[in-house]
Amino acid sequence: MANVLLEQNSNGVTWIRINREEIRNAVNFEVMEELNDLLTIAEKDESKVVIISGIGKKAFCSGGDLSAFQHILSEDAARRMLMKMGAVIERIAFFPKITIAALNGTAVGGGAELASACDFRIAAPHIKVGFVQANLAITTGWGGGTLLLERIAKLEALQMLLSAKMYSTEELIRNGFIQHVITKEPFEEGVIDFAGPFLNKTKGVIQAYKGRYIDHLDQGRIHLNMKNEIAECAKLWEEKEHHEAVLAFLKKSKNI
Ligand SMILES: CC[C@@H](C(=O)O)C(=O)SCCNC(=O)CCNC(=O)[C@H](O)C(C)(C)COP(=O)(O)OP(=O)(O)OC[C@H]1O[C@@H](n2cnc3c(N)ncnc32)[C@H](O)[C@@H]1OP(=O)(O)O
Repeated sequence: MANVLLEQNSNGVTWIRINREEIRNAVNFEVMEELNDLLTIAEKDESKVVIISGIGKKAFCSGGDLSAFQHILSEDAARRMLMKMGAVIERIAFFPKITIAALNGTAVGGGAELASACDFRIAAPHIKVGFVQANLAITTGWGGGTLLLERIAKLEALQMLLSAKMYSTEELIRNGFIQHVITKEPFEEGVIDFAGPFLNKTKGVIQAYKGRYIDHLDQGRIHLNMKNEIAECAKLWEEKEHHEAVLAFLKKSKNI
């Protein structure tokens, strides 16, 4: 079974959905590779808007797969893993089409970073978002902290990162992280309603405005900051405090 699903609709929308509901859409190496392959397809297809989401209602994405990555112990190995997903996140941040993170469920850790990579974030009312990495004695490791600092006011971003707390949709609307809350059922229809005003424009107009938006971002500086962020996280990854925190999570959730 595919870890990431692709759905190309005739209305100009391509959906990319992480398909690991039982493990809250956590990202392992296979997810990273499939995401990258599907982005290549979406980049070339007829779509105007690419929507990134998760399967189910519980999670958009719970970040790195802690069961799989608990065996990564050294700084070097951590950096290799973090850079692999960092490249996917950076690709989304500078994607030539409109990208929307449709938060069907909670986004935690790297899941919040994935959401930060998209142009827009829209959410179901029940979801929460938490950059919880600091509670695991690491920092954002996929470069998403840099992107968060681009998306919302810098001090709001710093507060989200340092507090590592879970934010409600009310708080996320207030600090600008999400642009819209979807109350319509099914959720997917509400997402398409949000994308509607983009979809009725020509591809040329969308490409041009997205191009100007990317011009406005300082791509060189963002690339460098993401690289530094990944390197810092890799250093912290090696520390015993991080491994203890991961083991505590796995022990609690799996009763081991
Ligand atoms: C590695 C990169 C780094 C970064 O750069 O940011 C990271 O992403 S670090 C990872 C950060 N993520 C977390 O710490 C998420 C931990 N998960 C949770 O807090 C919660 O699971 C949830 C996402 C809030 C959902 O809560 P709930 O709906 O109550 O589900 P459960 O907690 O019962 O989980 C169900 C099931 O899924 C397993 N699970 C959840 N998240 C992960 C994960 N990230 N990695 C591995 N496994 C995960 C959890 O262990 C449960 O398994 P079972 O007990 O076997 O059913």
